[in-house]
Amino acid sequence: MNGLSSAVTDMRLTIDRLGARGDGIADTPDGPVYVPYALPGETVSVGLPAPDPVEGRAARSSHGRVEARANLIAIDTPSPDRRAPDCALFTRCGGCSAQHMAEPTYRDWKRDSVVTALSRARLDIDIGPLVDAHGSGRRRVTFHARRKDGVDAVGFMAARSHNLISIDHCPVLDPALDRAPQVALDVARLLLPKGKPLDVQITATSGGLDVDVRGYGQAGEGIRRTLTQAAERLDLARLSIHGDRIVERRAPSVPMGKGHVVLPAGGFLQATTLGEDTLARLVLEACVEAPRRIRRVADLFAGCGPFALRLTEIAEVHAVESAAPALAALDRAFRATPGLRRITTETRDLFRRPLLPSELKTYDAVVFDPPRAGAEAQAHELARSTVPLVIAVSCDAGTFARDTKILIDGGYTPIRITPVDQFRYSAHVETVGVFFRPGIKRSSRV
Ligand SMILES: C[S@@+](CC[C@H](N)C(=O)[O-])C[C@H]1O[C@@H](n2cnc3c(N)ncnc32)[C@H](O)[C@@H]1O
Repeated sequence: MNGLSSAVTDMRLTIDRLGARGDGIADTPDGPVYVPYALPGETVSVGLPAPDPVEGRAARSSHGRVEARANLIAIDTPSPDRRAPDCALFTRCGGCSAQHMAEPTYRDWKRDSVVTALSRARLDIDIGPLVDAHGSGRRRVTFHARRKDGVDAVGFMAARSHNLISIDHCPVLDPALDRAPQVALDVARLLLPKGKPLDVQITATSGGLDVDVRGYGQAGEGIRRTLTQAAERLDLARLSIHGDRIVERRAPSVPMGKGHVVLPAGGFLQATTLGEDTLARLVLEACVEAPRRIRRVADLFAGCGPFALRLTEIAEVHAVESAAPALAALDRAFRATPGLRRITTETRDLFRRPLLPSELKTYDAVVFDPPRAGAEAQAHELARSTVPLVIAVSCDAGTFARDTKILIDGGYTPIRITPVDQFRYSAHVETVGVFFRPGIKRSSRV
C-alpha cells in the first residue's frame, strides 16, 4: 500500500496492478491512483494535478473513494516486464496504450480483461489463452484532418487531449497502408479549405486503397471533379464522401471464404485479415465439432458476411443485419461465387426486433456478433429458445459478460471462451464464446 496525502502534488508511488486501459494503478489508502505507462512493481514519481483542471483531476467515485489520474514524471525503478516501444510517438499518440509491456505481461493483461469482466458478472468460467490475430497489421485506419493557422495536418489524437499528432508512419498498420498518411493529407488538403475538421478512413483492399471522408457535408460538382482527378493521381480504388461514391476506379473488394466482397463505403470490417480469419475459424470449428450436424445457421449482426461466406461451405445461412448496404454486398458476393450452399439475408434492427424463439427454432446454430453495446435483447430471446448451439462473438468484454450470463441463466453451458487480439497494443479485445444447450440429441453427422 502507498501513502497518499490529498495536499501533495508530486509524490512517489509503487504500482500494484494494471487497469483495463493499460494504466498502472497504485492502491493508496485514499483510493486508486492511475498512472499511465507504469507497470506493476515499478516505483514511479508522479505529479497529481490540483483538483480543478478537467484532465487529471482527482475525482470521487460513486463509492466515495478518491480516484486520481496522475502524470508520470519518472520511472524510478523499472520493471523487468518493461520493453522498449516500437514507435517513437508512443505515449504522445493516443492510438496505443501498451507498447511498454513485455509480451507475457501484455498477453496476461489482455486476457485478464475478459477474466475480470466475467468475474464481475459473477461467472466462474475457464478462459482459453489469448490468440494473437495481429497478422500483417490493421487493414483500415482513420486519420483526423484539421487546418490550424493555415497549416493542414493529418494524424491521430494525442493521448488524453484533443490535439492532433501528425503521423507519417504507424507500425501497427498493414504495409499495404504505408502510403495512407500521405494519401489522407493529399485528399484532406482539397477539402479542408471549407473549414471543417474531417475524418479520412482508408482501407487496404484487393483493388487498392479505398478512401471515405467524413465531416465534409454535401459535395458539389466542382469538388467532385477535383476529387475524381485526385483519385486518378493517387491511384485509389475508390473515393467517397460519407459513403457517397465520388469515383470507383477498381472494385474495393476483400476475399471472404471463397467469395469476394465489394465493401460498402464506410461499412464495418474486422480490423485485421488474420482477426477476421481467426474469429471465423473459431465460429466454424464450433459448428463442425457440435454434437449434432449443423444444417441451418442464423448469422446475426452479420455485416457484409465474413462468417456467412465461410459457414455456407457447411450449412445454409440466414444473415441478419441492420445495414442494408452490407447485406447487399454479401448477397452480390454469394451470387457471384459458385458451389456455395444457400445464403438468405434480412435487414432488421436486432436491438428492437430480435429473432424470437418461434423464429429461432428452425436453426441448429446461431452466431451473433454485435457492436460494443452487445446483444442483450437477442440474448434474452436465445435464453428462451431451443437452439442447440450459440456462438457469441464480441468486441466488448463487459457486454460479452452480461450476454453470457443471460445465456447461462437461460440454461446454456459454456464450452469454450477464447480471447482474440487483433488490436495489438490497444486495450481492445475480441472474445468468442461457444455455448451448448444440454440435452440436445445427437443426430447423424452425414
Ligand atoms: C461488430 S460488427 C460485426 C459484423 C460482422 N459479423 C463482421 O464480422 O464483419 C457489428 C454489426 O452489427 C450491425 N448492427 C449494429 N446495430 C445493429 C442492430 N441494432 N441490429 C442489427 N445489426 C446491427 C452493424 O452494422 C455491424 O455490421
